[in-house]
Amino acid sequence: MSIKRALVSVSDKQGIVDFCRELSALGVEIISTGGTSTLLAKEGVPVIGISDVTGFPEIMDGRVKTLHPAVHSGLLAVRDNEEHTRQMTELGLDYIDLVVVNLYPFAETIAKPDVSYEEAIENIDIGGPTMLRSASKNHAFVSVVVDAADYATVLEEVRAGGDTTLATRKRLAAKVFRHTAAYDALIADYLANVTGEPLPERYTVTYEKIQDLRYGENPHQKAAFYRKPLAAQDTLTAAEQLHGKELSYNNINDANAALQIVKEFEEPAVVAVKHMNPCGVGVGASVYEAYQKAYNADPTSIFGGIVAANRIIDEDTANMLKDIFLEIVLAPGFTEEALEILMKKKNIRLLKLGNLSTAASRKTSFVVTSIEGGMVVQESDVHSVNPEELQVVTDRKPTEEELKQLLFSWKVVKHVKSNAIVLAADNMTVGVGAGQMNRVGAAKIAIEQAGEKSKGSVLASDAFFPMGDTLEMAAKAGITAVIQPGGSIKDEESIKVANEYGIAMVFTGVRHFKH
Ligand SMILES: NC(=O)c1ncn([C@@H]2O[C@H](COP(=O)(O)O)[C@@H](O)[C@H]2O)c1NC=O
Repeated sequence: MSIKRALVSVSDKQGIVDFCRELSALGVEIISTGGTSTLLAKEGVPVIGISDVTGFPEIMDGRVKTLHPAVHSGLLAVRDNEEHTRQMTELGLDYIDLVVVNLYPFAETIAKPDVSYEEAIENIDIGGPTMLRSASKNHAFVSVVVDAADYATVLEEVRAGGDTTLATRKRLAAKVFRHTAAYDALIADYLANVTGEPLPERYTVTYEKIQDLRYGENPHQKAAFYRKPLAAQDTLTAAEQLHGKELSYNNINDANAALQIVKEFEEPAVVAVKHMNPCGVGVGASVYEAYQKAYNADPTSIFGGIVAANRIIDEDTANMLKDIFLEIVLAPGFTEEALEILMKKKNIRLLKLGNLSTAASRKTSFVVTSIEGGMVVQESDVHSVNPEELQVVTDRKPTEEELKQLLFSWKVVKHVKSNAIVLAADNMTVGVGAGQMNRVGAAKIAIEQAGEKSKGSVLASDAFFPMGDTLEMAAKAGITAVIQPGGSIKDEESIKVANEYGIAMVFTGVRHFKH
């Protein structure tokens, strides 16, 4: 078999002229639709208009042009089926051996900030996917190209043997069904948002590959990094890598965790993360001061960590960063001097990530966690506490400074794995107890880590205290103020202990479990 006739109908016309010119030179007849055929004709590529094949005009602003039996019989006929062949001859129809189609740019259209509903709907391609499906189903005989990246392979094979190989046709057909499924998933998602059904009876999601990863969490696990088609520009998926080795699976998770925390802050902030938990968070008048605090929070754990900043990294900060081994520095940018300093370090990865939105401006999105055999979906935890809604439950109110530290520690504890306790003083974390099976255990770790610094610090707990023992321990460590959701049947027990020791305690009414 050889490719004799191709149907070409593309929205993205990049590379199409050269591809068709080559096909034509190889003796392939080209049929095409409106804009595509105008372009080909203008560039001197011999082309037959689709209307000449269908005997029907392109109508309704292009809504109906290739949706015709003359097209779909040519694509779907089983070449070695006598009955199909007889019907083709009887009806005077011709085979189409190659389909080159890419679709109306639905994703690009809905990404436009001022897009109207009508414009979005008009950009749902019907004729294109229909041809892609017909051709892909009949891949035993028909070649189908949906991605310009495959033009070269097709040309090479046609040049060599008059047709693509069956293996190539199968691969191209499979690619088409991924493409049309992703296209439909995006439409389904758009319409689910329009109709207010964010958690519909079928959850159809689509992701596109950013890169293969060397391995997953461990070297024996295969892995890759994917992004949502319209992911926000301040997510890790949009990060530009300026320097260093390729990101690893664990790097991506850790950098994402660091990014979520640093986005909590309006003021200059730096976050150091290890194994998806913050080991040091600092806020200061400058990125330099913030980094000093994040570093001093836990100079041991930061080694080999991931650092995220919400301000451009300057020379002074770079000079400090260079002194220890860090896997990643992630920031909205780096000064030239800072880059020069850090790029001397072979093993550090530098990631740049535009302007970061802050928690206050962040919208809810949905996050998926897979379980064996399924997944759970929930709204992202974008809740920020309003200081005016804090409920003071103790005899003593927090001082202004205590309140500042309480709000700081609350922003951090939200991102620490449960059970989580964070101790803070002077705009930095001094102790982090993460991922413990009981709350008092988490507090013990945080207090132990803080050592002397726990005296005069404040404590944040991601969920309520089931009894008074954690507060008892906090009081003995010299902690002066506590922030927690409240809501335990034994709240009174904790309040009593707090009052006994003169601790100021506030309730947020909201908890921040994180698993
Ligand atoms: N309606 C049809 O019969 C139809 N046939 C092909 N298309 C699409 O029209 C586009 C190309 O249009 P043109 O060649 O006019 O620039 C392609 O994205 C193709 O997928 C169609 N348009 C949408 O459904």
